[in-house]
Amino acid sequence: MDLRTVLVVGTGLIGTSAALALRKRGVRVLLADRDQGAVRLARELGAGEEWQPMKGGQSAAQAAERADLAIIAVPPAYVATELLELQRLDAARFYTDVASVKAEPIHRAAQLGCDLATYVASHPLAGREKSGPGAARDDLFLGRPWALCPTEEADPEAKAAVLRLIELCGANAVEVSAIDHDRAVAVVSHAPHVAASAVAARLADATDVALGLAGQGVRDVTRIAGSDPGLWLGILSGNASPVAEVLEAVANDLADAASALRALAEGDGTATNEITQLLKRGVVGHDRIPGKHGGPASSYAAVQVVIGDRPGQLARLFQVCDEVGVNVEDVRLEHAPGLPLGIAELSVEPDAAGTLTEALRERGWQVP
Ligand SMILES: NC(=O)c1ccc[n+]([C@@H]2O[C@H](COP(=O)([O-])OP(=O)(O)OC[C@H]3O[C@@H](n4cnc5c(N)ncnc54)[C@H](O)[C@@H]3O)[C@@H](O)[C@H]2O)c1
Ligand SMILES: O=C(O)C(=O)C[C@]1(C(=O)O)C=C[C@@H](O)C=C1
Repeated sequence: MDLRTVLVVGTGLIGTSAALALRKRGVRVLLADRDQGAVRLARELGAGEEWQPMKGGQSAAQAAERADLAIIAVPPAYVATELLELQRLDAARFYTDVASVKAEPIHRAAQLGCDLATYVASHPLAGREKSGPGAARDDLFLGRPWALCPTEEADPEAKAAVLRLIELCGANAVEVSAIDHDRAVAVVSHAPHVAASAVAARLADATDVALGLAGQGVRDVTRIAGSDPGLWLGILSGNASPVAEVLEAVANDLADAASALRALAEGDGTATNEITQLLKRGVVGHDRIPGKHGGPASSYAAVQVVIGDRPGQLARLFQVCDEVGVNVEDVRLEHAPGLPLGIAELSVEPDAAGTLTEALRERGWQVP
């Protein structure tokens, strides 16, 4: 199915990222948001042109403006009302949304009397802790899972349109029922988010000494806690029971770990067993997370390089990787507080780590 024109309603992080990805593939993109500033910024970023809703008595040429697909990229609670309004305007042939919860918006759409034949709900499992068009990236969805949840009423052509959208954004389609989707994301996204917030909340009144000692561990565990609380309240409320169930299990594990540590502090050496078991279960769970492109979990080797805190250092580092033909799978930076240097950690295939380390040392880089 060909997508020539796509309408994006909600030009925030996800809507604008999808729009940028589609523009890159030559698709015409129309942009709408209740916040005109968000539309303007998305347009200036090259995400498309402003949508002019059709009025009654339109000409044939204007009717041709009807988009092939509309992507509703607004907070979950507004998806169904937006769908109803867009369908009333006959704004597109087919519709999807990208909300992080699926059962409730679909249920609400049915209640409101939306046409479920032209609507296939979806959800890209990619995002950031920042909101708004300014945080958008055209490569946000590359290699990421993108769930689609067609109902029984859905027209196969509507599903084909959403599959094409997912393909154009470089993501991997995963078809799943809305109920299964919501249970799954409670485990892999929503409960982890609350857990990250709980850990980050401990830092609110941590001492300056503690914060000065913050390393990469706490940054990794709390990154998503920086997200918009309003958006996340909507996501969690839309998937409340499945998330509560996972959180209760996490809370039990945490309570058991705390009791075991209390017992250990009081001299009960056997308590180490309980802690070891939890840590080992954690390793098993972590190892089950699939790799970058949805394939089996893979562990990369980490090459750490000392870099000066000045412009152009990373570019020079990547140039060496390029020269020796080593693909960098991931990169993360750690700044040493108060020092004019930091550590860049490059994740590479294990058999490339030696080559890269040698090449870097030969060129004068400090590889500890
Ligand atoms: N943030 C993530 O990591 C992420 C990832 C995947 C999916 N999602 C889902 O994508 C959707 C958008 O999230 P986001 O992160 O892009 O948020 P965002 O805050 O960056 O953007 C949301 C945009 O929707 C607009 N909006 C709100 N109500 C509207 C309405 N009724 N009509 C038109 N525009 C409206 C806002 O003005 C804003 O520009 C949400 O449903 C969210 O659950 C988010
Ligand atoms: O990586 C992030 O910052 C995210 O918030 C992404 C994330 C996730 O949990 O993986 C968060 C919510 C979305 O619905 C989809 C993706």
